Amino acid sequence: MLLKFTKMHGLGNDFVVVDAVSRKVFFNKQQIERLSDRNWGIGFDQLLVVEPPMNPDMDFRYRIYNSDGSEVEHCGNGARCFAKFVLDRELTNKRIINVETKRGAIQLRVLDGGLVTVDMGEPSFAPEDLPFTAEPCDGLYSVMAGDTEYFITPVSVGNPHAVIKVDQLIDSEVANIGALIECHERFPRKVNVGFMQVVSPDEINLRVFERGVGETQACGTGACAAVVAGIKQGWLSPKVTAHLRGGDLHIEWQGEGLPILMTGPAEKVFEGQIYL
Ligand SMILES: N[C@@H](CCC[C@H](N)C(=O)O)C(=O)O
Repeated sequence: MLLKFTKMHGLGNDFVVVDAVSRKVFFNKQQIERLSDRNWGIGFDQLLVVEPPMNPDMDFRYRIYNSDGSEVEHCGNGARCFAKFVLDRELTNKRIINVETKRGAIQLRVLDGGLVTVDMGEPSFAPEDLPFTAEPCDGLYSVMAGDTEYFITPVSVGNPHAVIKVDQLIDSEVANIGALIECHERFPRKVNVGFMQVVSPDEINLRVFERGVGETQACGTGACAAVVAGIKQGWLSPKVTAHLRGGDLHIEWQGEGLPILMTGPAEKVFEGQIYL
């Protein structure tokens, strides 16, 4: 079958986006792994599949797959690219778009100038929501990675994150400790690992080792998780600019019971077709 796709990115976190509204399309794990390969396929961090909604009150459903073929609950950069995709393809003309995801309903707002604000929903710090094997506590949780003890804040923003505050961002630490914690036995569904350097109460530098992918240029849910972890621990204020390798995201969280708002860009790179 000949598959039409659009290659997009949000701050260098890259996606293949497929219209499964106009025509049904299904992918198996092997197909996703092959398409995601940067030598043997198209290459992407996540595959986004745009489908009709199951609930008639919603505008679309969209499914998200990591490059290793695993289906995930939520993707911040992907949500912004999804909004640009459905507008560019004229699948909708709405600028406030309600979408079903595995995480639940989310709302996307396309701003003048093309930036997109995503209502990412409420975060949870409860270990069982990631899941993370630990007794609840108010402070930081200790996790051993190799011989070294790390102190993490567990955060679910629909998908699971472990946020580590560091003094410096070191390539080898992001790669090696990221990989160890991603697959740590205390995270039975694995975890995204964020390394956050606090620059000031309203600015962080962040690198994220993503579950099912490895380090990416940017991670939208990772930025949300890092900022809410920093606010909970008293290091950050409610509006923060997160500097990621691929650029900046603006994150706002006014506290318990309220949703996180994430604002950033979405870009189309090219369109193509490939045999599945
Ligand atoms: N890049 C994404 C997150 C994608 C899912 C993640 N790798 C997971 O497995 O939970 C983002 O921008 O949020």
